[in-house]
Amino acid sequence: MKKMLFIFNPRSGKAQIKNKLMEILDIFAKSGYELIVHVTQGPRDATQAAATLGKSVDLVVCSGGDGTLNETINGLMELEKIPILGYIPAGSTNDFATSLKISRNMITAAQTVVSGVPYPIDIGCFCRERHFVYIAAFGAFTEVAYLTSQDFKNVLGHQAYFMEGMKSLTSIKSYVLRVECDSVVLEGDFIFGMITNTISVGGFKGLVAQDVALNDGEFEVLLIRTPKTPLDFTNIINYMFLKEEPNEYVHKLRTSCIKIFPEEPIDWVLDGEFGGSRREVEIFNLKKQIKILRNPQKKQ
Ligand SMILES: Nc1ncnc2c1ncn2[C@@H]1O[C@H](COP(=O)(O)OP(=O)(O)OP(=O)(O)O)[C@@H](O)[C@H]1O
Repeated sequence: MKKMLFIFNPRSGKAQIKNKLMEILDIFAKSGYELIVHVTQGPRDATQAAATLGKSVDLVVCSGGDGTLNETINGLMELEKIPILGYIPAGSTNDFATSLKISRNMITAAQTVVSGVPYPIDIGCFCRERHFVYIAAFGAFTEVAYLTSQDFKNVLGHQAYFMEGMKSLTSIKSYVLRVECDSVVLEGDFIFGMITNTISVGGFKGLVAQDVALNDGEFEVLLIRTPKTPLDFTNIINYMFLKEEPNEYVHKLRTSCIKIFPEEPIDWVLDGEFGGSRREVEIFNLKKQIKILRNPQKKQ
C-alpha cells in the first residue's frame, strides 16, 4: 500500500479545513493511500513532522497557508530522498498556490493531489540555513506578513494585510546596503527588496512578471531605492502598479545567486514568515529541487 503523510495546520486562514477534513481524508483513502495524519501544534511543527515522518512515505501532502508550505518544505529539504509533495491551500493569501494554479477549493486541490502530475520547482536557499519557496524580502510592507496576528487574520482574512499595510506606509525605513548580483554591484539607500519565484506576491499579481518560470534556476529580484522627493515616489508607484519602464529608483534583475550586505542588520521575511535579522545575506537558487503535484492540464 502507498503511504502518505498528511500535515495540516488547523488554524490556517479561517480554520477552513474544519468542515472539509473528512472529505479530504476520504479522497486520499479511496486512492489507496495508507495515511499518517499530523496536526500541527505551532511554529516549526510541520518542519519536524516532514523531516522525521517524511522518510518513510511515498507522498507528503500539506495543507495550510504559505507558512505551513514553507515549514513543510524546510523539513523535506533535510531528507536524503525527497518525496513528492502535494499541497492543499488553506491560508489567507496563498501566493504560491496561485503561481502553481492549484485550486483554492480544498476538495478540488485534494483531487489534484491524487490525480496530478509532479512538477519540479526551484527552492531558495537562504544563508545556507533555511529554505523558501517563493519569496525572500526585506523592507517596506514586509513586516505586515508576520506582524499581522493569526487571530486577526482568521477573522478578516486577506483584508487584515491591507489594514496593516496601510499602517506601515507611515513609517517606511531606509537601509544602507551593498548588493552583489552576478557582475552587478549596487550601493546606496533602499526601502525594499524582494527575491521571488512566483507570479503573485501578497495576493497581488501586478507586482511581479507573469511569465516567470518556477523552475528555470533563476529568481526575479526587485530592489527599490529610497525616494527623496514626491516625484521619486510617483516614479516608483508608476513602475510598480502602472507597469512603466524601470527607472533609477527601481532595479530589476534575474539571477541564480545574490548577496546583500547592509550596514545594520535587516529583518527578512521568508514566504510570509519572519526569517531573522541579518547582517550578511546570501541567497541562491536550488533548481528543480522539489516535485509538487498539480493539475496536468494547467500550463505554466
Ligand atoms: N496549531 C497551531 N496554532 C497556531 N499556529 C500554528 C499552529 N500550527 C502551525 N502554526 C503556525 O502558523 C503559521 C502560519 O500558518 P499558515 O501560513 O499555514 O496560515 P496563515 O498565516 O493563515 O496563511 P497565510 O500565510 O497564507 O496568510 C505557521 O508558519 C506555523 O508556524
